[in-house]
Amino acid sequence: MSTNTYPLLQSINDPAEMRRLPRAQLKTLAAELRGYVIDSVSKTGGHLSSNLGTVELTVALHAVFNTPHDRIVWDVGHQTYPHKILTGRRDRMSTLRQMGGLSGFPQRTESEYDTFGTAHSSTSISAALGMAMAAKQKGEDRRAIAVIGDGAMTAGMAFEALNNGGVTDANLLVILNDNDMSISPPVGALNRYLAQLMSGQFYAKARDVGKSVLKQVPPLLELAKRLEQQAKGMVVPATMFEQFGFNYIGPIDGHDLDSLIPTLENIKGLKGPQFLHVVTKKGQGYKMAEADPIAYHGPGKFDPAVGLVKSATPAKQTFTQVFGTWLCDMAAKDQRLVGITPAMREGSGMVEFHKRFPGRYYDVGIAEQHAVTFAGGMACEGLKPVVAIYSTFLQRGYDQLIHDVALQNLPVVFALDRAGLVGADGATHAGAYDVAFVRCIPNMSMACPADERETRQLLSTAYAQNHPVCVRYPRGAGVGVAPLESLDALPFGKGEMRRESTSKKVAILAFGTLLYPALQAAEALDASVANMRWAKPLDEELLFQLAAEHDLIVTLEDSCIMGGAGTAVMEAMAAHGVTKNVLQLGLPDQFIEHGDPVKLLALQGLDAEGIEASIRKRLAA
Ligand SMILES: Cc1ncc(C[n+]2csc(CCOP(=O)(O)OP(=O)(O)O)c2C)c(N)n1
Ligand SMILES: CC(=O)[C@@H](O)[C@H](O)COP(=O)(O)O
Ligand SMILES: [Mg+2]
Repeated sequence: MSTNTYPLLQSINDPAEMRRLPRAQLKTLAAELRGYVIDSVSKTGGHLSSNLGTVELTVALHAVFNTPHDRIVWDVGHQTYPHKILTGRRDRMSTLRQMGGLSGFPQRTESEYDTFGTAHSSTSISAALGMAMAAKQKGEDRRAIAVIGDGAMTAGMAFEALNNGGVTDANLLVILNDNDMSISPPVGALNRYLAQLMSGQFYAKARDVGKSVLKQVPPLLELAKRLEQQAKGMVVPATMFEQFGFNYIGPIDGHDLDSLIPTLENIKGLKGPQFLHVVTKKGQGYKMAEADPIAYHGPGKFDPAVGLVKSATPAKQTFTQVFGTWLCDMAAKDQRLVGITPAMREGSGMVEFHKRFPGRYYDVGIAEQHAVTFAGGMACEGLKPVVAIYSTFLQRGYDQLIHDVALQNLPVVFALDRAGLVGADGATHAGAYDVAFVRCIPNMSMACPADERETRQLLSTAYAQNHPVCVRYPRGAGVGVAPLESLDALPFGKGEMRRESTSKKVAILAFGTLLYPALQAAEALDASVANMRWAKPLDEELLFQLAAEHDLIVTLEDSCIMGGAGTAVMEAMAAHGVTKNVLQLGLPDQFIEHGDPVKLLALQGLDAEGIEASIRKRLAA
């Protein structure tokens, strides 16, 4: 990008250089930084609205604190592009979220300024508290700063950390970046409470009892007064955060460097747990993102002058859309259906369901554990909950899945979106482990549809069961097999033959969408192909028939090999004393970084060519 457009920004290669700038220049720097973020994201795609909201906060934090000695821990990390740009990664922004390029999230291996790896939300306070306490233990003088959004703040983990941190002497600063948005509008009592704090009602109440004049004073004076009042033990109605043991400061304007910098400088000198409430706007400084922060939460590439435009050619239906349509159709048929999302309405395809069935739609906030148990409670009362959840985020609710749903054999459907490799979000978001972690739980079943039509059919099959069932499907579109209108179920736990070989050498057992590359490979190999559909229960009849007829059994899945569907096949064969040459294909025992998902799969040998090559290699061995 031209040096003319960003002359000041181009001169900053690390925060120390920025700290040497006259303070008056920081506003210019922030303006250039915002422009650079828009330019970069428009060329690569990525998280935009949240990053536009953290420009000034990022400048202020790196200006005031001695980073990387002082630790900034970003929550989720989807708002760290300004931080990346200021910490030596400006020129690599063009590689963002692409294979071999910068991650869209903080990564410890990427920079010493990325103090903690994230992408799943609500971990920042715990991690920063750990760092602050470690500094105490080691006798080091450093600050730890957690920057957490109002959405991420709703998760139990954030409160566990506040609960713990508030009774320590940790030099911990929690910054609540309150933009009154999660990905979609925020939900819940905390949101209402924060709105109350921002509306000044809290302060008005304080004035009413004649104890405070806080609302009228500017932030610094306000801070001084509050500290004085606290020191004198005067009775000021405490915010919830004060009751947790934090010194609450704010709310202040998170886009006003004249407020942010002096406030942070003041706080820097304070000991013990501090809580700064900063108010920002999602999409700040780019009108289209301000107007529609949801659309610009994670856009693809766009022309900044025009904004996002709908493609002229109709896009292929995604698995998410198939789910969304099924959910509405099934809800229309069955009054008992309720839909639950932990803060992922758009990503999980529930916008239409929310519109059409508002009384049966539950966004519980970023609270996956609660979402699972909440569904369990509803199922106890005869409702039919469908929890729409990304595979990776169900990891958060694992004990709840076992203890609150499976153990009680409650009929909850888990629609696991983003199964397999997700692409640009990388390893943190990969739905690689679901087959392994679900199939080992008694009472649980796991369906792996191969295409769009089967996704709808297997959702209906799952819904018809009287026990918990997961249906996993990937991000994006499939091969284009249009779903049928029917809501009929398929036979539970049964697969189907898709190709019969004449040579009977190789049988490929495909679990999920890799069925299609398997069919391609099978043409070249003359292999039989079974679409297994279910990782649990396994269609053992089909398995044993194929094992009896073929020399080599190949299992294929886009989930981890260890403990996955292929392992289920091995276990079933071992249990029945069937010995056979088995080749397990799937995701290896390693984290797979961001990149184009098609290329990533190919790199793992999970495209048609790779599958064929692996099988030929085994046959030759
Ligand atoms: C455990 C977990 N659940 C869900 C998500 C998906 N997610 C990413 S950002 C986000 C919204 C976060 O809102 P907030 O913390 O207020 O940040 P903002 O986007 O407003 O900047 C959600 C739900 C996630 N990353 N981690
Ligand atoms: C940061 C985060 O967790 C989400 O914003 C996520 O990146 C969304 O992913 P999808 O684009 O697959 O919905
Ligand atoms: Mg927010």
